[in-house]
Amino acid sequence: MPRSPIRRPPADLDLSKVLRDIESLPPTLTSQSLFGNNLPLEVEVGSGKGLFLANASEQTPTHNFVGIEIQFKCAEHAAGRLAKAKVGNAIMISGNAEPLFLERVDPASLEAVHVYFPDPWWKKKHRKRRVLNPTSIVSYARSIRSGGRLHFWTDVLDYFEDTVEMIAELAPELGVPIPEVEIEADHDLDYRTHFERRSRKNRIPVYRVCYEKR
Ligand SMILES: C[S@@+](CC[C@H](N)C(=O)[O-])C[C@H]1O[C@@H](n2cnc3c(N)ncnc32)[C@H](O)[C@@H]1O
Repeated sequence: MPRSPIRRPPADLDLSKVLRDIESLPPTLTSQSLFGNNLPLEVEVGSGKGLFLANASEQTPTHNFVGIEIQFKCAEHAAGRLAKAKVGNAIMISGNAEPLFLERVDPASLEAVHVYFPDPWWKKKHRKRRVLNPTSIVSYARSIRSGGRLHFWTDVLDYFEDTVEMIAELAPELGVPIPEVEIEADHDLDYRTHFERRSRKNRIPVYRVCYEKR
């Protein structure tokens, strides 16, 4: 299915507080180092156009949110959404999530990790490029505090099944997969992410799961 083009935010919109590049990051990513407070920290990997981050940061002002997005154009677009919403508890990082988790996220420091509709990489030889792969699963599980959550949604059944199997094998501390239910949309942007909206509008099934770390 074709992807809609990514629009650049207006040139006069100030993104300086909501868009960070890797070079400008502190050595360890925490609420204190990024937001100057100690609120629980939730991280989304692969934020795309940033709908989840904008909605979640507005709905849960008692938590901080960080989106990590490897494509600069998407990170900039998502940051534009945050700047327009004037939320103070969410930022976008433009960069690759995998080394950031390995090098800059302390064990048991996160309230939640969110992965929504990661690129499928259909061919077997390309599977290692998936955002949820054996290395990242271990490092995301390690980063979540006891009682914290990993959310994973996709419309690719094969990705869903492979990942659930890998988590059971590599990160048993995440416990059993808890299904998440579909919620009826109240308006045109009342979806978890843009890709969830796209799948549901095209009547493509979505597979949703949450884990709570023991
Ligand atoms: C299919 S899109 C889904 C976007 C969004 N989560 C949604 O559901 O609308 C997957 C996104 O993950 C991003 N991505 C892929 N690998 C990444 C990585 N290693 N670190 C951060 N972002 C990544 C891609 O650039 C893309 O924007």
